[in-house]
Parts: sequence; C-alpha cells; structure tokens
Amino acid sequence: MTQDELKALVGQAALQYVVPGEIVGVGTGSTVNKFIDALASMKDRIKGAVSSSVASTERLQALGIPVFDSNAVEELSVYIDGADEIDGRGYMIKGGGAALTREKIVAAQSRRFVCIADESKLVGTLGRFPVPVEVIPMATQRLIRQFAAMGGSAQVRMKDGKALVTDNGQSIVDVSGLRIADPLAFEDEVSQWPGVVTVGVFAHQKAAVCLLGTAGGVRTIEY
Ligand SMILES: O=C(CO)[C@H](O)[C@H](O)COP(=O)(O)O
Repeated sequence: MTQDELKALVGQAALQYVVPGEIVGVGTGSTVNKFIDALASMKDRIKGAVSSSVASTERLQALGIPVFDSNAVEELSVYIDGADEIDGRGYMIKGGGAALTREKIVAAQSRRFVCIADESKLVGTLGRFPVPVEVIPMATQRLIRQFAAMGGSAQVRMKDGKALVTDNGQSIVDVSGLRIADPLAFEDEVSQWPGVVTVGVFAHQKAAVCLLGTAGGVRTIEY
C-alpha cells in the first residue's frame, strides 16, 4: 500500500470515534484531509466541527460540514488529528503543516485525542523530525540562539522566498538535532521562553489513541 492509501485507511477508520449528534474537533494535514473527506459521509449525523486551521475549515465547509468557533464550544468529546512523529507513550511532534497553535488549542478543549498516522510516523524517541515552533517574529534570532545552546539547529521556515506566515500571523522555526527523551519537560521549558507562541511537542495534549496505518491494516494503539 502507498503512504497515501495508508492515510486514507486511517482517515476512514477514525469515523468510529466521531460521536453522532456532537461537534468533532478536526486537525490539519494530508491525513486529516482523508478524514474530512470520509466525514462528509456522516455529515447529516453530526452537528459540525471545530477546526484547527483555515485550510481544514475551507475543506470542511466545501463539503457542507458546519464549522463552529472554538469559543462557542465548551468541550469536545474527541479531536482527530495527524502527527509528524508519535512515540510509544502517545507523545507527538506536530506542526509540519504550520497549524500547531490552533491544533493544541482544540486538542486542549477535547477529552480524547485520536491520532491518525501511517506507520512511518511511529518512533522510539521524538526528534528525528525537526520540531516546529511558532514564534513571534521579533524573537526569532534570540530563540534560534537558545535552541543552539541546547544542541539544536533552528531555521526559519520559508515559503515563496519569505518567512512563512501562520494563520495567526506569526513565524515558524524548525529545530533539528534534538533528541527529546522527556517530552513533558521539553514542552514545559520551551513554552516559557519569551517569544514562543507554541512548541510543536504535544506532551500535555498527548494522544489517547493512535490509529496506525500499516501494510497489514489499521493497528489501534491505546495509551
Ligand atoms: O501537525 C500537523 C499540521 O500542523 C499535521 O498533523 C502533521 O504535519 C502531519 O501531517 P500529514 O498528515 O500531512 O503527514
């Protein structure tokens, strides 16, 4: 099976976690796009979605799925999103699609995070994938130096020759060369640095379940 087929497989499998009659939290990315397409088949049985990005909002609305502001909803039963890496404890690196801040917000208002990923995303220790960090642009260079002091190499994410601008009007730095043995401590530390909006390590908002697409089918891992 191709990676795209594995993504479609887990996108479809995630429907079983959607609670009829409720609003579902929806992440961002190519795997989530498969989930959104599958969700259209049950759009008359759900109230709608809270979305984590402009891109997902546009896709949901194009399929006729109502999108609610996160402030209009107190708590969601379930949040479904992909990951760039997930480890054996459900800790993740996210933000490859630059949507990490809104993803963390919607994950935080959800009781259960269901991660959908193809098997290439499963790792022993987080850090092979460069950690995305959303930052206030005026702090970028100082933060790059702070990451260097902890052994990382941070680069501003570019798009069309300019620093990428997130849905929130900020920048992203991608930090490579880190081995994140203690994701909770890493998230706590970096989140406190002035100028950091969101660090793309999801330890406090970790996955409760991972639907992993493998050649043998969907493997369900509960944490
Ligand atoms: O965190 C994300 C976006 O900010 C995505 O969930 C992550 O990048 C995985 O994306 P894909 O499903 O395209 O591999």
